[in-house]
Amino acid sequence: MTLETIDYRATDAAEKFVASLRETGFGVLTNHPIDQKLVETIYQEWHAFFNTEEKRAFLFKPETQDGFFPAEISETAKGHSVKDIKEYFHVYPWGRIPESLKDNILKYYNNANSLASELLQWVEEHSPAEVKQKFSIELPKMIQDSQRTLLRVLHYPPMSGDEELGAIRAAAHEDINLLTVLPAANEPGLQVQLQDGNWIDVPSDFGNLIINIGDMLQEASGGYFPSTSHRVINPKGMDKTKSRLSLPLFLHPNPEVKLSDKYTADSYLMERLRELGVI
Ligand SMILES: O=C(O)CCC(=O)C(=O)O
Ligand SMILES: [Fe+2]
Repeated sequence: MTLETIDYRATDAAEKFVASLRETGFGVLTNHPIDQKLVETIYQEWHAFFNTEEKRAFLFKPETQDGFFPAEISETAKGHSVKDIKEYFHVYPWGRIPESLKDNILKYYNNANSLASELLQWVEEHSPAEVKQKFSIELPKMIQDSQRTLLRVLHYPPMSGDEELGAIRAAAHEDINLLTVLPAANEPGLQVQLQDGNWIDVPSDFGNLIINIGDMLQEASGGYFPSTSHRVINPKGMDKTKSRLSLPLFLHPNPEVKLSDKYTADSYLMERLRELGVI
């Protein structure tokens, strides 16, 4: 089985997209309105930034979670013991951002958020009535003007050969948020796990836009939309010498939004962050 790439401008795009999300937790769009040149420029300028020591001046603050997360303290996925091979920077419009990188990254943040609202509308419209009635408010409203939506600029450095045994770029995990919107990275490696347990490559032709379901949408839909495991595998051969950049936007509802009888967005996030040991 492979993941189908869906033409954003096709008349049946919304229907196909939501069917793909339901079946695999992922949807891949081509011909979408995100400016590919802007994404390329962001990859280039942030790659340069990660290669300077200036990044250390932006070390993240545990209370606010904005800023630079070095490889030494990088995430360990839930249920794993070895750290991922990556460093990253958390961009929030209210957070610290290097002055010279601000314009492009905030332009991208806004554009990707607009598209995300439209995609949530697609999900809303193509959810069966019994699922739709579980949503406390319409899905696009959940993220409207949210200060919690997070843009993560990820840098997976070239492989040095002395990585910890068993470490990979991103160990298998599920995202916590509602939906994740991710332009294809500059290098392959992203894989999703199917229901039968097999891993398949997510089509990552440069220019594709990849969307996946997070745990909050799974919770809000009573499990109708599955939050599926994904990972980023290590490169082989000549590709080992290359950096990989990627740019996931994690859509987080406003904190007071009711996800289910059990959780608000805030109580859900806090429970997960406590489990991960980051708060
Ligand atoms: O780098 C990628 O392609 C995916 C990253 C990811 O899954 C994450 O940061 O949650
Ligand atoms: Fe992820």
